[in-house]
Amino acid sequence: MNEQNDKKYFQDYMNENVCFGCGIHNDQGLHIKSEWDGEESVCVWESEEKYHGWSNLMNGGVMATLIDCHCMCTAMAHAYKLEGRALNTMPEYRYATGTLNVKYLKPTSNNDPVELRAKVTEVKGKKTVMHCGFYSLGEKTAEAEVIAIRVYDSSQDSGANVFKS
Ligand SMILES: CCCCCCCCCCCCCCCC(=O)SCCNC(=O)CCNC(=O)[C@H](O)C(C)(C)COP(=O)(O)OP(=O)(O)OC[C@H]1O[C@@H](n2cnc3c(N)ncnc32)[C@H](O)[C@@H]1OP(=O)(O)O
Repeated sequence: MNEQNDKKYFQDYMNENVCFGCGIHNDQGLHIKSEWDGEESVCVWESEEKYHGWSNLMNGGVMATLIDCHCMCTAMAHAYKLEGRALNTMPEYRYATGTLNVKYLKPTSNNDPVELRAKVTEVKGKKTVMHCGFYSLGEKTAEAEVIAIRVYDSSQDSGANVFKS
């Protein structure tokens, strides 16, 4: 949680989340923070030297992880939004990646903040389809089509579910 101004991000409502990209309970994680900007969700993230691929360029797998986690958290937030309820309300929904298709357009600086902007393009049953743009220094350096599948719904919790924690 951001202690400076008490602002809360999607990830602050994902209790028990140890995910490498978006978990607030992973000491070694990337700790992305996502929020709404109108119909789009936005994530601004600053890299560290250890996440480079080529010297001074961001590693493509790290970029994919950022996109993946930003979009899974977006799918969750969007589902709550569709139901007209806040992120701290029940039931809890969680999403896993079904498909992540990243197109790398230009080299991405590892020394400057990046911005991810995702938009939901389709919701059908358990499936949420999103487009995500990845920007560095004002230029789009990657884009992705992402499909999230709802894998946990606390209102239908029957116990055995590998996605439960
Ligand atoms: C108490 C709570 C504590 C929680 C506290 C922690 C919170 C924690 C949050 C962590 C957030 C991590 C965010 C990081 C993101 C990952 O790292 S997730 C890890 C990587 N992904 C995986 O491991 C998923 C592995 N795959 C699977 O488990 C299953 O294949 C899936 C994806 C869940 C799909 O399950 P399924 O039963 O086959 O789905 P099914 O009902 O048949 O299909 C539903 C729809 O989805 C479509 N679909 C199925 N699979 C796919 C696919 N792969 N691609 C595209 N579409 C698909 C189907 O065609 C169908 O579409 P329609 O016919 O309705 O149009």
